Amino acid sequence: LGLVATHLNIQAGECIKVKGKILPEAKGFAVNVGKDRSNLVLHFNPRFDSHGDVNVIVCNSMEDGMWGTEERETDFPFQQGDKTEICISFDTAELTVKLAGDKKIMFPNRLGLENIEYLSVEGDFAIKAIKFS
Ligand SMILES: C=CCO[C@@H]1O[C@H](CO)[C@@H](O[C@@H]2O[C@H](CO)[C@H](O)[C@H](OCc3cn(Cc4cccc(/C=C/CN=C(N)N)c4)nn3)[C@H]2O)[C@H](O)[C@H]1NC(C)=O
Repeated sequence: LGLVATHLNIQAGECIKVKGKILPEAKGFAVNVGKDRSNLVLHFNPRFDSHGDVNVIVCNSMEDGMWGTEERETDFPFQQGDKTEICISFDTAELTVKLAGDKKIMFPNRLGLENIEYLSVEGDFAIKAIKFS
């Protein structure tokens, strides 16, 4: 699987920063935040070449184990082999994902979560640091 952190208590307005290196032959990676593994307020999934997607960021939510409706972003600020930093913050309405090059992706807080307890990082990504601020 990958890193899993539970029993967090991240409040609205706080940031989750994930720093690391994308593997050279990466097919994709994912950063998931939410209540637990079956209730994700955001599944953030950059795809270099997977599920038929090339250089697309797929975002989705999951409620009681059921995926929601995907949102796709083709402005793709990731390179295989590069270091990168992803900062996720949220309020009860939406999440903001800050990426390299001052890029920002917004995603609705479909679960209306008031705090984030769960974080997981999966796939072709070598974590260097996780910071909650
Ligand atoms: C067109 C046909 C029907 O429509 C497709 O239907 C698929 C199934 O629902 C969706 O796909 C699903 O989309 C979901 C979001 O919505 C999740 O991402 C899910 O993955 C869950 C998942 C996470 N994880 C861990 C993980 C995450 C990232 C990388 C790796 C490993 C990399 C290995 N590295 C190698 N090999 N080098 C592992 N595993 N599974 C994915 O299967 C497609 O998007 C969707 N495509 C479109 C265009 O609509």
